[in-house]
Amino acid sequence: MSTFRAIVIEKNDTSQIVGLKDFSEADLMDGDVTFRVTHSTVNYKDGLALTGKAPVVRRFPMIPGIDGAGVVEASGHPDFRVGDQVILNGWGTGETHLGSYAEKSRVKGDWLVPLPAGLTPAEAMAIGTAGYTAMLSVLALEKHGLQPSDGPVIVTGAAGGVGSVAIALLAKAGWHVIASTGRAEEADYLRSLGAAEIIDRNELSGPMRPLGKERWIAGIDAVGSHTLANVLSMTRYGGAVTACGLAQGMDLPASVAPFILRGVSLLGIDSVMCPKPRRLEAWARLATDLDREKLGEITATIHLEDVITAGQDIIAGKVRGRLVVEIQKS
Ligand SMILES: CCC(=O)SCCNC(=O)CCNC(=O)[C@H](O)C(C)(C)COP(=O)(O)OP(=O)(O)OC[C@H]1O[C@@H](n2cnc3c(N)ncnc32)[C@H](O)[C@@H]1OP(=O)(O)O
Ligand SMILES: NC(=O)c1ccc[n+]([C@@H]2O[C@H](COP(=O)([O-])OP(=O)(O)OC[C@H]3O[C@@H](n4cnc5c(N)ncnc54)[C@H](O)[C@@H]3O)[C@@H](O)[C@H]2O)c1
Repeated sequence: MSTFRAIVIEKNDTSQIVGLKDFSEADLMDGDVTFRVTHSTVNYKDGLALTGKAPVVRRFPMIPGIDGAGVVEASGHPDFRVGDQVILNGWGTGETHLGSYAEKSRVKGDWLVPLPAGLTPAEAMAIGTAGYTAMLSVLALEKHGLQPSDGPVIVTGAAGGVGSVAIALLAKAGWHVIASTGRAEEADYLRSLGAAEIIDRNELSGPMRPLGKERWIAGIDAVGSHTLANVLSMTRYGGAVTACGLAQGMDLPASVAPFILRGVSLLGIDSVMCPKPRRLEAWARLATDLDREKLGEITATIHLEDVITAGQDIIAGKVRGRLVVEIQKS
């Protein structure tokens, strides 16, 4: 019987067990496209799944990995043919459907996006869900009508994956970017991405005042909890803040004051079930707007053997920028 290498999470009565093993092709789940996964990446959510820190995995055994890129091997879907290069983000892969830390994946063709022209599979995974979520966040601010001439934008969790890509995109578009980080040693890195100001995350991590001094017109928040509450309380009249993350916590100990006294908007961002037209828009913008040199600077490459440790590192806040997992040759 044919097998392929995969990271597999299994569960016993008390805990989960994660390992690299041979997985039977016969155990792949239903789908009309099978592709050779050449690259994946490690997002915060992958760290949650690999460590079991949050109940991300909803089926066992599970192959984690919410992002994959590769080459179609078999297709019953009208949009995809053998040899096409594709990318996959979310749709429950690594949660309810077998994910991409594997040499092979079978999914619904409707979930796949053609690799955008000008991007390599490795670059697409350097972007990954984190970068595509950063782009969804920028699009949400734009759709709200905000532009660089309106004032500064704050990015929290700045040295992480969402934060790093968001800074690069916003700076290129002409925004004055304020980066909030707990890693003072990454100041040069953040400036190289385009941050104009850097603030210590401690300024935002404690209990908030209902309204604070107005400091920015827009925000991209990957942190949640007190940090998001503080970002909202310091947002200028008519501004907007996107919320995509929970690195500090899933709670939101906030006040309604910014909403009812300053007309501030809180814009929720979901990458997992995001409809396909918006995904295509985000990927097209990433292919044109994201500086490849900066993308290279924020990216490190690892292999399938390193993924379990990388999952622990990202939850510990030790990963800077983005990690690409090189699984096999394109
Ligand atoms: C890339 C995207 C990201 O990085 S997001 C960050 C990673 N995600 C997480 O940390 C979420 C992990 N999940 C949790 O902590 C819990 O499921 C939370 C959301 C707190 C809810 O827990 P609890 O109150 O115990 O209820 P539950 O797990 O039974 O779920 C309640 C209903 O919600 C649903 N639900 C669960 N997870 C998801 C999800 N990821 N997307 C959409 N829906 C979800 C469950 O199916 C359940 O609904 P139903 O009752 O079955 O209709
Ligand atoms: N909504 C979505 O669809 C979606 C998509 C992608 C990511 N996310 C979420 O966005 C967040 C960032 O994801 P990522 O892949 O960029 O992760 P990451 O680990 O690369 O980045 C997280 C950043 O937050 C920082 N951080 C950790 N704890 C903190 C705290 N207590 N206070 C302030 N900062 C803290 C880390 O140092 C790191 O810089 C995660 O919570 C992830 O689940 C959500």
